[in-house]
Amino acid sequence: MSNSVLIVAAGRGHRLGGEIPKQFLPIGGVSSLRRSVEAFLALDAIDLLRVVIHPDDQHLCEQALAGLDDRRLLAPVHGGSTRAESVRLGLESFAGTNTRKVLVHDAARPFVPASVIEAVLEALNEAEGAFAALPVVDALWSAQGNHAIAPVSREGLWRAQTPQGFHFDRILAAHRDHAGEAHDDVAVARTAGMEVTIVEGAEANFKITTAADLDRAEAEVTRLQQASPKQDYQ
Ligand SMILES: Nc1ccn([C@@H]2O[C@H](COP(=O)(O)OP(=O)(O)OP(=O)(O)O)[C@@H](O)[C@H]2O)c(=O)n1
Ligand SMILES: C[C@](O)(CO)[C@H](O)COP(=O)(O)O
Repeated sequence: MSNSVLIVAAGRGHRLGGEIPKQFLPIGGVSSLRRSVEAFLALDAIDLLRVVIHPDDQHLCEQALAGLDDRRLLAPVHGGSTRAESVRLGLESFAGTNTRKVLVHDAARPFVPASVIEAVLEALNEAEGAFAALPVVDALWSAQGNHAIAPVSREGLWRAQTPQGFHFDRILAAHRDHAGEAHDDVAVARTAGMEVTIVEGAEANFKITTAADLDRAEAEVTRLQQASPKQDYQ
């Protein structure tokens, strides 16, 4: 039975803007998509990996993944106009394989640590779903415009990341039943009544959403190069 990975990369990156979708932009010379794919393929526990792309991005995807010679890397499939639709189409592409656990990861999270991926996989031995998240630590306020109104409890609040992992048959059925957009795949799973466990995410596993995140990503590459100068981050 396989552990399969879907890297969703069909978004348009409207909040960042620009001609080229953010997952294909170079960060220290290597795209976020390629960094995400390589992070999963570095693990022996991963059996299959598929990227979900926009139909217009076939060439960008080929460029981003050029030279990656790994039999576990399958041909990309096309996504949809919402993230939920892209995930569902990716999941459909694994029907007929012997996938038992599936991990869904944003191409826009290029620095996912191996320990986080392994923790999600491990949690799926006990739970139908598991995902990486970090607890909210800052004080929270509700506001109207920039006028503070009232404090809000941070108790029990988590910041969701990916990977989000699930027992394959259950999450495929949940996505087929789910109408419209979803907060994330945990929301789809919870709507279907699945039990979902939280495992500890990582600050480095941030999502590139805005221009400030791209700057942060460049800084992260510099930090990684300094921590491990022999590695080729280009
Ligand atoms: N229709 C979509 C929308 C999003 N994604 C993917 O889902 C991940 C997280 O989504 P987000 O950060 O919201 O990406 P975008 O939708 O591209 O960004 P924006 O909302 O700014 O347009 C990204 O890797 C993105 O490519 C996808 O595969 N298909
Ligand atoms: C799936 C996700 O990355 C979890 O944090 C997130 O939901 C992506 O979309 P968002 O629109 O940036 O919240």
